Amino acid sequence: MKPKKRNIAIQDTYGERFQNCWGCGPKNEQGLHLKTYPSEDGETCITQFEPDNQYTGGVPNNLFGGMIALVFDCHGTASAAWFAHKNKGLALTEETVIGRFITARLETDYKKPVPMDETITIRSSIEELSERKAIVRMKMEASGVVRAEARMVAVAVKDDM
Ligand SMILES: CCCCCCCCCCCCCCCC(=O)SCCNC(=O)CCNC(=O)[C@H](O)C(C)(C)COP(=O)(O)OP(=O)(O)OC[C@H]1O[C@@H](n2cnc3c(N)ncnc32)[C@H](O)[C@@H]1OP(=O)(O)O
Repeated sequence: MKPKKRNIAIQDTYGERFQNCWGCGPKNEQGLHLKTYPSEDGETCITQFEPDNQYTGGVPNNLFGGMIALVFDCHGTASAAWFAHKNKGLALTEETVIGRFITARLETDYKKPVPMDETITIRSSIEELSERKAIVRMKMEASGVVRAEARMVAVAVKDDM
């Protein structure tokens, strides 16, 4: 996977012990290093990547469904962390240490095959936010066509977990 880089990524602001995720942890040398970036108004988050050929689902040029869910998993939890951070009136800076969210539930609708020879874009928005729980909606697009959608229930990790 080749993640597209922008400014400050949410994953780069996770506390030290939360940076080892295989999908998006900056400290996991073998990992995919997916990155989630808030939009300028902070209302949505975006991640973009180009899949490597090894992640095919078997049909030539189609991305494996598990990888699609994986991208939603990493982008959704990072988005939840951002929306909770923003809801406290806080900004994102190089010094930010952002609270970590974990996936409690992930529903994925596979609508059309996801191609592997172009940039894939996933945008997220917040449906519901309370003190510990965030419900995040996501859409995965390629060539301007929605390929998959997801709804995630993410829960804030407590200090004693
Ligand atoms: C790795 C694991 C070890 C954790 C140690 C910490 C280390 C952190 C490492 C971070 C790494 C992150 C990695 C990135 C993303 C992954 O890949 S995460 C890996 C996959 N996810 C997991 O392994 C999570 C396993 N599940 C759990 O640990 C617990 O069930 C959870 C999710 C923490 C929730 O348990 P809890 O803290 O007791 O929460 P609880 O008070 O029951 O519920 C809070 C709210 O969430 C709702 N909720 C809870 N579960 C569900 C559900 N399944 N469906 C719908 N709603 C739900 C509740 O209804 C409640 O809602 P409200 O009443 O507030 O409206």
